[in-house]
Amino acid sequence: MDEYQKKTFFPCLNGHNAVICGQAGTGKSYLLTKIVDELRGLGKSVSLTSSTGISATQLGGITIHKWAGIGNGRYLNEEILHLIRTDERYNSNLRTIRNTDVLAVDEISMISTKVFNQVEFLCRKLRCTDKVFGGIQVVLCGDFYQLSPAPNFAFKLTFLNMLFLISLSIKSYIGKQIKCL
Ligand SMILES: Nc1ncnc2c1ncn2[C@@H]1O[C@H](COP(=O)(O)OP(=O)(O)OP(=O)(O)O)[C@@H](O)[C@H]1O
Repeated sequence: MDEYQKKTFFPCLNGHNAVICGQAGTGKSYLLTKIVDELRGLGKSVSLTSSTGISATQLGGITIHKWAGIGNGRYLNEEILHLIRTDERYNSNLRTIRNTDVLAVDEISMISTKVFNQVEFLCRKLRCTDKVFGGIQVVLCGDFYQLSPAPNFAFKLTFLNMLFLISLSIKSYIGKQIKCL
């Protein structure tokens, strides 16, 4: 790992939430998988997800939609919460959300605010706590300056202010710390 990657690698091992930013090819996904591998080696239950199927497959993970059980996102928050709590088809989602220590999400800039909010809401409610993401450590990764990110993309969320996040600004992003962090 280079010095920029190490700046986020070690805090993540110590339980910090993080946003890994950087342009294409700067090693964000590489770093994310290193963090995931290391945390798993430490005995943590780590979920590796991405916003798209292709990216998730490349990483050896699943989509964030599948992980949370939100499918194509057609349900309202309370509807999907009720389903996951009561419908046995969602048992594995319920178990996973309750047992996850760390949630890693790649290509975060392509996730809509609605989806991101819904995942956060479900984690909080299903883990029965007021903590953001239900207290799950989150490591987010993406290129927030790329062209045409999803509308209202997740990074604009005001509640990110409530998270204690560190940001890795890989290479060309050095000095461009994201304000809400
Ligand atoms: N520290 C490293 N040591 C060896 N190879 C690395 C390292 N960091 C990145 N790479 C390699 O550089 C290439 C680009 O890295 P990666 O795919 O992680 O970039 P990225 O920022 O996620 O790109 P994109 O935004 O396009 O998804 C990959 O082949 C990866 O294996």
